[in-house]
Amino acid sequence: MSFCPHSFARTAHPAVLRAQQAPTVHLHQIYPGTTGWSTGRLFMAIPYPHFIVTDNPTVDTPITVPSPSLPPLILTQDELKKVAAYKAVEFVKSGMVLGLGTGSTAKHAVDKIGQLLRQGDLKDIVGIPTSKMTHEQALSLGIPLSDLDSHPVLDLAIDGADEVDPYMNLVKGRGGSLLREKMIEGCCKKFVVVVDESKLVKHLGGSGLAMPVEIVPFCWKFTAQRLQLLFNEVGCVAKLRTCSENGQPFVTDNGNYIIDLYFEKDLGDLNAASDAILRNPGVVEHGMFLGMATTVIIAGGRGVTVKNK
Ligand SMILES: O=C[C@H](O)[C@H](O)[C@H](O)COP(=O)(O)O
Repeated sequence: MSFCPHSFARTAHPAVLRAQQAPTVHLHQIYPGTTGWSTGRLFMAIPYPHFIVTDNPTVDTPITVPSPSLPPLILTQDELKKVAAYKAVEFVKSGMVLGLGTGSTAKHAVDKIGQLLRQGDLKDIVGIPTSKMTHEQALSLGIPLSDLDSHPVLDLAIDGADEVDPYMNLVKGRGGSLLREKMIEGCCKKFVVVVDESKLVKHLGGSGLAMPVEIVPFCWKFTAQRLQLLFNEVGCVAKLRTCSENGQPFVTDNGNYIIDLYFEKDLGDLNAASDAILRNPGVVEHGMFLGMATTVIIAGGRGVTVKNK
């Protein structure tokens, strides 16, 4: 992935902005609670203390009765990302082939895996990085690396997401890594997604931020117009992603461009939208990850929620 500060803004959720302005309470403080986001699927709320202090964590964490009288714990967005990422690392076992995600949330998981390897708490891990950036990070941490050619089936991948809908569908790729992520995470027995609660949306595109589509550079305007026209009825705007410092097109790890789609209305049938996008010959892949996540871990002000498919 070429590194440049993107001109597309990753605006923080208002709740997060409020949290960032408030005095920070750190993770070691004891505070039980739950999040309120559930669709009736299997989910469990985990208080922070269990998660932070445990030395030998298991995935089967007991459900704790919430304390509604207590106000929510105030954590920064990055602390919430770390909480979710560390919880996901509890799924990692020695001997696994792991998909290593990309972005500010996945980075915490990769750091933690590196730390556990160094300490000898994990052994014989093989990492498959989803971007050049994660490749560099994992190398610097001494995580043994491989690729899909040598390991076409992975045990587990851990990655962040830009949006998560109530059915565990995702938007990914605001960091530009959607193609390698989709290739690698599509080959995993388990795909654990780690987010802070600002990523939860009622429907994909609902954050008002970009839904990325990776395209070939050849006649990119033509492809962008085709994509915008395709979703005319839901008020779609298609924009070429550029680097903020020089206005040049953002170039992915694969030498492609990104068209960011913004929607005014609900996209409706996501599988139909996916098929329609992929029917354009200039399109390489899009950032909707439909039905791929097997677990979503959400860190919020009141605790961690683990949703399983
Ligand atoms: O291309 C980037 C990836 O899809 C990221 O996993 C996604 O953008 C979430 O990133 P972050 O954890 O930094 O919000």
